Amino acid sequence: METDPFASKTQREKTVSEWYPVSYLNSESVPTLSYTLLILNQPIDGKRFSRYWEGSSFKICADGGANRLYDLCEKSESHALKYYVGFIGPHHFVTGGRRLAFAQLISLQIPEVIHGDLDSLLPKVEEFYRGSGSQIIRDPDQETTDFMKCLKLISTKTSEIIGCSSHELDVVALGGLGGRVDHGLSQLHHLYMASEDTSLHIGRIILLTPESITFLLHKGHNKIHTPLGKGALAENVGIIPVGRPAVISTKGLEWDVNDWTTEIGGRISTSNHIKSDIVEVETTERVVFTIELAGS
Ligand SMILES: Nc1ncnc2c1ncn2[C@@H]1O[C@H](COP(=O)(O)OP(=O)(O)OP(=O)(O)O)[C@@H](O)[C@H]1O
Ligand SMILES: Cc1ncc(C[n+]2csc(CCO)c2C)c(N)n1
Repeated sequence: METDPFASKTQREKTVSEWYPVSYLNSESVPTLSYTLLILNQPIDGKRFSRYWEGSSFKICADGGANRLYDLCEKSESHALKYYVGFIGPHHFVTGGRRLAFAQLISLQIPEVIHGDLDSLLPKVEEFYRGSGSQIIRDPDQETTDFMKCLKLISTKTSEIIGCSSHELDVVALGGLGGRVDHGLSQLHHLYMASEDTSLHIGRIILLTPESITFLLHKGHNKIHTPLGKGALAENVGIIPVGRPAVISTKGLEWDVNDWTTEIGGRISTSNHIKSDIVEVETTERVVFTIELAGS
């Protein structure tokens, strides 16, 4: 008789972490999770961007991420920016011949904050967003990345963003794990750091590129809701023990494993396939979980 790897765990280990990746990707998805959108200095997926923007409660650009947002808005045909003819006073503009208050320009996609060492933020972009009401906060420290600086800032603003301090907002990092390898590995490092840092008041961190959605599974039992039929996710997944070796058991994948030691330099599961609307992963250590996005 086959043993059920999920059946014989202690009560503590049985606490289930539920994950709803589609809820960050698809506005019709339930539950709808509110999050902070952190825009990194990486190409923006224009196709899905408005969903990410509208789904978020707070928007922050990491330094040159603001240049990417500005470029996207400038390029967007439907964007009100093309009617923008001038800044005529604090938080007021003339667009399409009308004088509008800032609040009326919400569709201009103005981030609440731009933060970092600001060595990448272009002067014209800084001027535009400053005039549009964004808070621009420079921290010249050269020991931490702008990604980490932004996580810390989000943490300090949690109660301001959601109106209470007992709750934590997830962070969706747009461009996370795209581009330069040192930046990508640094982001994974910060995922591990942040998940153990009790002084950091943020929820889960989700790294998003046009190709993949990636997050750090908790120790214990994880249920990842993976409805391929919703059209947001594709079948490929990877489970990567970046921090340290782990022993994992899975359900719902084409190549399920049972009490399987996984380790960088040993065995890891990549190019595995989702075969169920819920994938379960039992793990002795935190592991990176990454899912391919549909249409990537
Ligand atoms: N080429 C890249 N590849 C991947 N991620 C990037 C790249 N450039 C920037 N990022 C991400 O966007 C954030 C903001 O980028 P920024 O414009 O400040 O570039 P940077 O000066 O290289 O970053 P940092 O100051 O953090 O070293 C970075 O902290 C990083 O997470
Ligand atoms: C051992 C060591 N390696 C690299 C850096 C440089 N550094 C780390 S994070 C960062 C980005 C700042 O925005 C820079 C330049 C350092 N300080 N110490």
